[in-house]
Amino acid sequence: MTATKLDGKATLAAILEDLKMRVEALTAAGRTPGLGTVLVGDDPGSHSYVKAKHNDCAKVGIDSIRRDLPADATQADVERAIDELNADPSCTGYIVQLPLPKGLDSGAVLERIDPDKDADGLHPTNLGRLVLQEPGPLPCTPRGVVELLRRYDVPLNGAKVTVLGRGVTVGRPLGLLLTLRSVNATVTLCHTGTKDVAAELRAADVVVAAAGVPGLVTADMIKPGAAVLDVGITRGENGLVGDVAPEVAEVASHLAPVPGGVGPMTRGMLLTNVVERAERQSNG
Ligand SMILES: Nc1nc(=O)c2c([nH]1)NC[C@@H]1CN(c3ccc(C(=O)N[C@@H](CCC(=O)O)C(=O)O)cc3)C=[N+]21
Repeated sequence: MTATKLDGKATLAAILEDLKMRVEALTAAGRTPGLGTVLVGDDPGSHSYVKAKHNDCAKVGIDSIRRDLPADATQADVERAIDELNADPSCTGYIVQLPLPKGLDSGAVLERIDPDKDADGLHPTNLGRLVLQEPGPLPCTPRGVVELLRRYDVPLNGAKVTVLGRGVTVGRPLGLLLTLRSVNATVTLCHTGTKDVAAELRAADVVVAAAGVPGLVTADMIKPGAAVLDVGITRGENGLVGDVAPEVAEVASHLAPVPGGVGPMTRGMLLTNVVERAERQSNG
């Protein structure tokens, strides 16, 4: 492997160390942050993510508020949990773990979250703020991608970035984030309608793969020396598999692998959002 590993696990540990001090200061002021999670159903993947998030909270001193609902919960049940978290002063910020079981309207659920408690940055108001370049909580995975590149000094100003996938949690908001004046990348967003994905990837200085198709990105599609971040997660028989084939490490300058790359950064940015919410709420 020639590529430098973009080590999200080690970076998460550093982020948690930093957050611990900020949480201590908030706690000293009587304002311990609290992260809420709403988890519906019994998908094992969702359970393990939510568990990891609460473990991270324990490490930095953030209070955990869990609302676990059964798989047959109704829209009204989920909305009641949202209303309770909106009203709960101990809950600084919270997330509704996605995807929700079939039959539930996730758009209506996300819209019901108090935008000031939106730890995921996925409320329409906060996505609108991102479009308008106004301050607000940023979506965790896109923020994690940009933060990981920043910490490894991979330049984004003027860089050509090709993003594979236009999903609401990764591709679409990542395109918006990368094109903020403060980041200043030039973005190509590829999707199922893209004519020649390989050509778009080959032109890129930075590739972010968030398609959810195992092994989709191969070494011949990568410009030698480009940075590659794998955000695809598919649960296979032998554990997690990303969108990026392993041999990409031979041509890329930097590689964020699955696991150990962007996934842990997503958790780091979630907790960062919660601490920032608490700091803002303290400052009135
Ligand atoms: N409202 C909402 N917000 C989310 O942020 C959200 C969500 N719903 N639904 C599902 C996706 C997925 N996601 C991940 C978080 C951490 C890892 C992570 O930490 N992965 C580790 C290990 C994972 C493992 O071993 O299972 C790694 O890549 O090294 C992965 C994926 C957040 N998501």
